[in-house]
Amino acid sequence: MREIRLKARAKINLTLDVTGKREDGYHLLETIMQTVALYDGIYMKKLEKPVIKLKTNLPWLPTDARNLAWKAANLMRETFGIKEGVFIEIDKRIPVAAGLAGGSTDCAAVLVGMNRLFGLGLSEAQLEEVAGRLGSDIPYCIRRGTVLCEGVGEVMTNVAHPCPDCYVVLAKLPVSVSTASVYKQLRWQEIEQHPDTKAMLKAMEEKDVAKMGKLLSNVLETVTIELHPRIAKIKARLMELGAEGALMSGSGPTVFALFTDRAKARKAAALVKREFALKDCLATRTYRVRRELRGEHNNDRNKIQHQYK
Ligand SMILES: C[C@](O)(CO)[C@H](O)COP(=O)(O)OP(=O)(O)OC[C@H]1O[C@@H](n2ccc(N)nc2=O)[C@H](O)[C@@H]1O
Ligand SMILES: Nc1ncnc2c1ncn2[C@@H]1O[C@H](COP(=O)(O)OP(=O)(O)OP(=O)(O)O)[C@@H](O)[C@H]1O
Repeated sequence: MREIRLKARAKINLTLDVTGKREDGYHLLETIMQTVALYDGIYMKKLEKPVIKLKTNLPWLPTDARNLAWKAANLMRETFGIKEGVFIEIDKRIPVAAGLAGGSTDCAAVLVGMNRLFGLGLSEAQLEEVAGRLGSDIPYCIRRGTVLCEGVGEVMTNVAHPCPDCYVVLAKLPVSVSTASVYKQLRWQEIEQHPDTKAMLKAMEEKDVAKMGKLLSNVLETVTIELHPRIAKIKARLMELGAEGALMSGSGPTVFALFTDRAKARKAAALVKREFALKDCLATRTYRVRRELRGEHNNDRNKIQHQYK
């Protein structure tokens, strides 16, 4: 194989709880992550020269070692002794620094791409292990779908009854939020309202999007909404426009809203985009992965893999 095209998809957090803090300062999480259809296009081609060349459609995005996609290619070359080089082109469509794991998902796609281009034969579990060395959301971006993530995100359990298909409006305020500073400002021991993760899993099992909407909850909202109160206004407006629920994703500032009706979702996205003068506001949908048992025949859900496309 000389070249490959992949879709690096964005994620939202349907619930996000902080349950403690590690000695190194990282916060312990309990979060249900969900992939959405919105993606960055990734094109990769082998190069004879031993170099990593990166190109993107956003002129201000770094294309050197500061880019997570570059880091992914570099780590794979070093770890597996790959002599050839690689050209990577990213068609960036996921808003940057938005709480949608845009950089992490590009990174994950490049790990998958390197594995296939150079015929390394790594399993999904092995790729997740490599991914964990590059960032906390990256193992999830390899696995995708509806996943309960604990630890700092690396302890993953596939959800037995994944999120029912529905429409998702993503609305990003034109402000940048530093994930590190949000966690730093969070007084996690004083959190009063924790998400009900079990109830959310049950609502998904019942395919009840209305119930899911009511259970959306993210403890990081307390910090980011204080900094940017317009996040709360966008949430309220999306609810007025017929959303089943609305929440900030990750550390923000993107708000997502769940809809059961496609036309309503598209109309809400168009209105919110205009009313709040947003550059990034669009309607997408949840993305479902088809998992299949590969190798051992046992009931361990985490051994059930999917074909990353
Ligand atoms: C908010 C989430 O996106 C939820 O999915 C993730 O927890 C954040 O993942 P991320 O953007 O990949 O974050 P990283 O780049 O790993 O971390 C940025 C900084 O946030 C803080 N951080 C991050 C993750 C975590 N569980 N606890 C933390 O305290 C650390 O100071 C870290 O240096
Ligand atoms: N491939 C990439 N795409 C986007 N940003 C990247 C990439 N590589 C590195 N970055 C840097 O990472 C920073 C965070 O961008 P990213 O889009 O990953 O944030 P995010 O959506 O908030 O992620 P998360 O949800 O994991 O916190 C940006 O400021 C950007 O300079």
